[in-house]
Amino acid sequence: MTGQDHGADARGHAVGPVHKADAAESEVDGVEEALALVGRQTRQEPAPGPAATRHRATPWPDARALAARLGRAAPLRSRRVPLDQALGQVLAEPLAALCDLPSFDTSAMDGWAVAGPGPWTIQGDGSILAGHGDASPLPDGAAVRIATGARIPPEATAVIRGEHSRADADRRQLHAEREVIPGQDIRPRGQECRSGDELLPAASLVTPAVLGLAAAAGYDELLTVRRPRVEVLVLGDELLTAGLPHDGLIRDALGPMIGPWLRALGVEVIATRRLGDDAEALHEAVTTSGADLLLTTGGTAAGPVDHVHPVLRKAGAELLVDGVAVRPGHPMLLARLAPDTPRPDPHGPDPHGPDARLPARYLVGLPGNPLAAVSGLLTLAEPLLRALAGRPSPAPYRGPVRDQVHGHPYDTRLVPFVHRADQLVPLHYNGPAMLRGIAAADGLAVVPPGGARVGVELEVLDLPWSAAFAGGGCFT
Ligand SMILES: Nc1nc2c(c(=O)[nH]1)N[C@H]1C(S)=C(S)[C@@H](COP(=O)(O)OP(=O)(O)OC[C@H]3O[C@@H](n4cnc5c(N)ncnc54)[C@H](O)[C@@H]3O)O[C@H]1N2
Ligand code: MOO
Repeated sequence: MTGQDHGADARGHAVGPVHKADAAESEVDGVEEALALVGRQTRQEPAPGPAATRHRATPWPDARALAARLGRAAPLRSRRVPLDQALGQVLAEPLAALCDLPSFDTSAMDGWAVAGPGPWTIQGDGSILAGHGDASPLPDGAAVRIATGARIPPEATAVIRGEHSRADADRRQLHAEREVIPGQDIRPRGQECRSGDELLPAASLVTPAVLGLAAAAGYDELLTVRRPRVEVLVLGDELLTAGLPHDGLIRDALGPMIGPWLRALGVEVIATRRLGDDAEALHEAVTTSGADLLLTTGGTAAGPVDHVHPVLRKAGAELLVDGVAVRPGHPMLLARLAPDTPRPDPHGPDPHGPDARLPARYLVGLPGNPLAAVSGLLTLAEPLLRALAGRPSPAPYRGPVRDQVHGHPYDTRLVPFVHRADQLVPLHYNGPAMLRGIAAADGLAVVPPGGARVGVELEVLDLPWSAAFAGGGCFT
């Protein structure tokens, strides 16, 4: 890293140091507001019968909104990175031009620079080439050869393309074969921008084109939002990392999937660690990790080795979401870890001084069933991480469903689908333990409680590698 963290705000606010008190206050505001929203929902009378266990479940849209608000409430951290390391990151400040573009009056064509009306007396034998700084003034009635990209000599009034001109046999005089309009084929200084003009707003994704623009406008480094750091903890003694399932053991499908999925969201994955069903190892990770977000898989339910709830209790964590009214994935959870948890920085001492705050740390618990884990990833982790990364949310969109989709009586369903002829085609193999549907899918369709008839417009959640995904981030 070549530079310093700043209190920059990639959401378009003034860039300046983030003061502890302000940051803490805004975090509390955001969190409390978001929790109040959830509280109103959860105070509703629980439905009788089998639904009685749903009293804790947060409605699916509220869970997503809460995760996003928590992320937005955390102060953004930014740092200067060389251009060749900025791809896929988000600008922490507007990209303002450091110079005029073009920075001098430039020839747009290979031909002749001329001064005044023709015919013109040809000056010298040579050409003014691109990259040559010294151009002496062109006297009225004179012409000089010029290359595309070369500086226009002072006093020149137009450029004539080589193919639109004719020189005398003795090459002393130049004649135009078409009307010459003053200023033609000259790119005037500042045509694209003036120094200081805003070329892109804060929070823009750094694409290859942005890198090109930044370089053209004079940048060697960009102030970007630091990627949120995530540590993935895969729980379960039954998981194999190679070979075929045997003797009740199965392959770990989440370890290979979650890290790359997070990277596609613009996240820095510190590590994917397999902890088995070891409650002590989980407690150790929860209390000592330097990540911004811990992501666990499995162990969220109430089985004999489901350690996530007891470990969070022991660690003094605050459960903000404990179950979501969504299928699959309803045991997913979101916790704020105790504020006094030690937070060693895995990259060494924080070079940004005591006033630089790490974002508040959270834990998202994904259920172990693989499609349920995807559901948790999209419901809680993605909105939180997107906001922590300073990335704008993609504009929601809907599409008509081609086939009837059965719904859960009370809960939202997330169903893998593919786009076909402007319709959403729900995929089979969408059970909580299955990945066959999602592996072929373009996204997840949001099916409201009660289901959807043919033609109903359903909200769509894109996958980070699908073409329609508005957040970018697949560059790394
Ligand atoms: N009595 C109840 N039991 C369960 C409930 C419930 O409400 N009451 N909910 C069920 C639902 S729904 C889900 S989802 C799961 C959530 O379970 P956990 O988060 O505790 O996950 P595990 O028990 O550890 O695993 C569940 C299932 O997933 C397999 N698994 C776990 N990790 C992986 C992995 N990395 N790769 C592939 N497969 C994995 C694991 O072997 C289990 O088959 O709880 C239900 N139970
Ligand atoms: O919600 Mo569980 O996630 O159905 O498998």
